[in-house]
Amino acid sequence: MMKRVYLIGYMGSGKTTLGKAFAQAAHLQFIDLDWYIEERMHKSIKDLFAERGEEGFRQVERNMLHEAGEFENVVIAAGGGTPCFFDNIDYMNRTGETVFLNASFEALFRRLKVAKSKRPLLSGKTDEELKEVIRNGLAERMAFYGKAKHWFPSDYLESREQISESVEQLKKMLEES
Ligand SMILES: Nc1ncnc2c1ncn2[C@@H]1O[C@H](COP(=O)(O)OP(=O)(O)O)[C@@H](O)[C@H]1O
Ligand SMILES: O=C(O)C1=C[C@@H](OP(=O)(O)O)[C@@H](O)[C@H](O)C1
Ligand SMILES: [Mg+2]
Repeated sequence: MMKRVYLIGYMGSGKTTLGKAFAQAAHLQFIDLDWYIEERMHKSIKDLFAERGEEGFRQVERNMLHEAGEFENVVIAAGGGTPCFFDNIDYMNRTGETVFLNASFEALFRRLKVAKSKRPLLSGKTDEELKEVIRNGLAERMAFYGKAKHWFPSDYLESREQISESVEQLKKMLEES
């Protein structure tokens, strides 16, 4: 049976990390939508934001989502904003199993504090500003993340062992659904 799994969730929730490990364990292809966009556009996410603004980036992101959504037997790690624009979340629910990685605020802050540079929406923020961005971002976006078919707790990605355990839990959850 053809499998297409979309991982969604806020920046830092573990979509890229867990997606890659899960795809390997489940013998599925892995597409990180950000990487796919950079590959197809020959341009970094950062430069796309700088040159086209967020609106222009979202147009590209939607088009690339529909391209990646054609792949079969695949795990697609979306970008944090992907479900929140156009009808992207409905498209993902129509074409695959959507999993919301529900990381805690504390885990998101801890992870994003050390990984702001490549995320245009976070670069240059102080710790306090970052906490505000995460808090407001989650509040705005839960309406979209909440439409996912499945929710998965993704605080446990801080070591190889935790990632392997999370992969097993995710596999079990999807097999039982
Ligand atoms: N195994 C790990 N070891 C250390 N830090 C990690 C690990 N996995 C994820 N992280 C941290 O969490 C951040 C978010 O993980 P990532 O998979 O990139 O999430 P997303 O794709 O949802 O933004 C990474 O940028 C990194 O800072
Ligand atoms: O939340 C967002 O709007 C974004 C999240 C990023 O992906 P990650 O969630 O993988 O960091 C990337 O798509 C872009 O920086 C915008
Ligand atoms: Mg990512």
